[in-house]
Amino acid sequence: MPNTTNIHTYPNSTAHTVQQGPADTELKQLLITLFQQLGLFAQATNLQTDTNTGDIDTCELAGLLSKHHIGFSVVKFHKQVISQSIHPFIVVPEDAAAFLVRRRNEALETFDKASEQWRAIKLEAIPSSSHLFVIESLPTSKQNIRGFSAHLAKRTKWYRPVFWLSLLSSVTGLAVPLFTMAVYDKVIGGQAPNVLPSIALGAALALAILIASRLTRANVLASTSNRFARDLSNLTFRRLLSMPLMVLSRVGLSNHIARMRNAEKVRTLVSGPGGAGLVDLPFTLIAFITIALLSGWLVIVPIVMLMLFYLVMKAVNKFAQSASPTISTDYQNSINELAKNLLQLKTSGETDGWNTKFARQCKENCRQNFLYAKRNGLNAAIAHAMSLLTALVTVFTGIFLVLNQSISPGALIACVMLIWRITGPAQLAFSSTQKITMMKSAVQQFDRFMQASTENNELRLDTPDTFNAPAINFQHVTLRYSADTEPALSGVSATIEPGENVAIIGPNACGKTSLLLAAMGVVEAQAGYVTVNNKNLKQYDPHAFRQWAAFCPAEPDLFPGSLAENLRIAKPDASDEDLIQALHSAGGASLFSALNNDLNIDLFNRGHTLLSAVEGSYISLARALLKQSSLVILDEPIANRNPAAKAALLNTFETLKGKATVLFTSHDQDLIQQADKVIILDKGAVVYAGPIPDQSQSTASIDSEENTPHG
Ligand SMILES: Nc1ncnc2c1ncn2[C@@H]1O[C@H](COP(=O)(O)OP(=O)(O)OP(=O)(O)O)[C@@H](O)[C@H]1O
Repeated sequence: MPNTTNIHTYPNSTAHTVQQGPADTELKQLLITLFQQLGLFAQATNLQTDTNTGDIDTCELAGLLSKHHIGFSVVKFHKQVISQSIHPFIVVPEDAAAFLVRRRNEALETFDKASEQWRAIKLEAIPSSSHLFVIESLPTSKQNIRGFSAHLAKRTKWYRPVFWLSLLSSVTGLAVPLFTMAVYDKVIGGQAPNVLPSIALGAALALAILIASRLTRANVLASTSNRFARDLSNLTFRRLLSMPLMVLSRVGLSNHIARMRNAEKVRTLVSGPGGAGLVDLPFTLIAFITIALLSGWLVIVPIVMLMLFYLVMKAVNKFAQSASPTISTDYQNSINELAKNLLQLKTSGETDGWNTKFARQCKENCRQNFLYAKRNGLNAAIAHAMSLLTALVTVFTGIFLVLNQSISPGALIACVMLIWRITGPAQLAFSSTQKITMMKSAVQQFDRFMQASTENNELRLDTPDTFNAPAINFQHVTLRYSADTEPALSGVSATIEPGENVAIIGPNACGKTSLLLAAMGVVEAQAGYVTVNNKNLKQYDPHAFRQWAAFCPAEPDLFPGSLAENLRIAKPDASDEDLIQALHSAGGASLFSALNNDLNIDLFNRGHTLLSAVEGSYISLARALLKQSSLVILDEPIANRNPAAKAALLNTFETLKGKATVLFTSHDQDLIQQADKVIILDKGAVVYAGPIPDQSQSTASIDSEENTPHG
């Protein structure tokens, strides 16, 4: 039974639910053919030679298209979609193998695998229950600078029902005014009470339709805005993950969270009363036409009043917006700091400063919010007053027409009631101007963000040889985290042979971690380069490279979830035995027994990890070792270990000798001594690279590390 999986497509593509069929080799071959047909020969060869990508299913197909920066949509079979397709597309039937189709003017062709030729196919041969992977843009296509609107355009299929439902509710909304007019003019004025039941029945029917159409429209709007917001969040999240680490850390986490929230703000605009008001605004034309039909030139009064309404509200909105709260980012940062530095705060005993700072921000936050709410209240009051004024002016003008017998009293009453159908949406729409302004800036931010460079590009497609231990070469690597700081690495050159075990040592802040990060390709050198197996690191597909290389950071990084889930991040298909073995290899045997030998134990309670930093580091290291990679990069793997754990780790290092290229930083003499080679750094430069000189020299370097102040 195939399971149903949500595919979130990227870039510039819609999310759709598609049956996730079993993985198959044919789908991979189909994708290779598609790449060839699209002229993406490098991508096709890359996929063909990529031994990491075996059989793929439809979800992985979507992932691979995204990875290669191919814009696409997954849609249900639709004749119009097929007739408009520019590029070949993949058809995924519910219960048959997928196939490739292309359009040649009015005719369709499918790619025959046996003859490797295109042959004609009828539209009817494509099962109507199929899903289509429609290619929308190629990686070399000009970057879309209006990503937001392009994405919104994909939701057009929802506009039609919203239009018809709004039209229906606007037309049926005329029922009550017209009913009142009929009662006045026909029943009271015409002395014909017998028509009352049929008028009432008609009005009741119209009201029922009005309510049903409004409810349905609210659901459609809420669902569309939710889907749209979800797509934008997914796009933002993927984009964030594909951005270079240095850009990410420079911008700061709270900014990224704000960005994600921003992208989701679209939901608030479309759904809710403000959104409904905006949608209803064009349909007020129906009310205007009805007023014109009932009362002739009286319609000019609401038109003029509405223009006045607009001008007044514009001025009032400007006044209200000038009080928009701005402190919230600082306030949010304070809360983040509280979460991050809780222990420091508790133990310092000096909480007064923090209390004062937080109280000040809180007060300022409240003041700004009060001012904002006050001005918003003024905004609402004036909008209400303008609505009343419009109705009053219409009544007074209409009275003259009634006295002149130009219109009936019933018609005047109906016109006044219709005025509310105009001023209501206008009031809602005007009060949404703040949201519209907020949205405008969210759209601009989103578009700018989607243009920011990522680590992926069509030149980074090579996959590493994962079976053999690699050679690594640092060529004059210079790395600066920001323009106004000293370089963390300056002109570092070093060669590491395949299978070598290399210790990187030196005083604090001399650049050891930076060198490891450069070898992982997560920080990019401003000058010089790193090669792995004589190939520039920048040529490798970053995702494939990091999937292969095993990295363990100095600070443990645990994620909410069980022990097994934390370990399987590195290798999702690892068996329980593999996990236990990795824990033992990392020296975490005693930790595992302290956790009742239970892989499913939850490491977090109410959002806080239950483990100490050292315990966490066993798990981090086990995660890296679980990969059984031929490239192992470890940042201080042995810090603060107990003797048994240290012995286990030393043993693991011994077993890796020759099988994997190992790069590690350490302060531990025993670990350094077992290395084949050391690289000694000082102030970001290599002072020695070669076999371990002698005991006294390496001890001296570690001593100097202890004596050097950090930073
Ligand atoms: N993300 C960053 N942003 C800015 N500067 C950084 C960043 N990471 C490191 N640095 C700076 O780069 C220099 C080298 O740091 P690095 O962490 O590579 O040294 P290290 O030898 O590993 O230090 P330690 O032994 O303390 O772990 C330091 O001056 C440090 O302050």
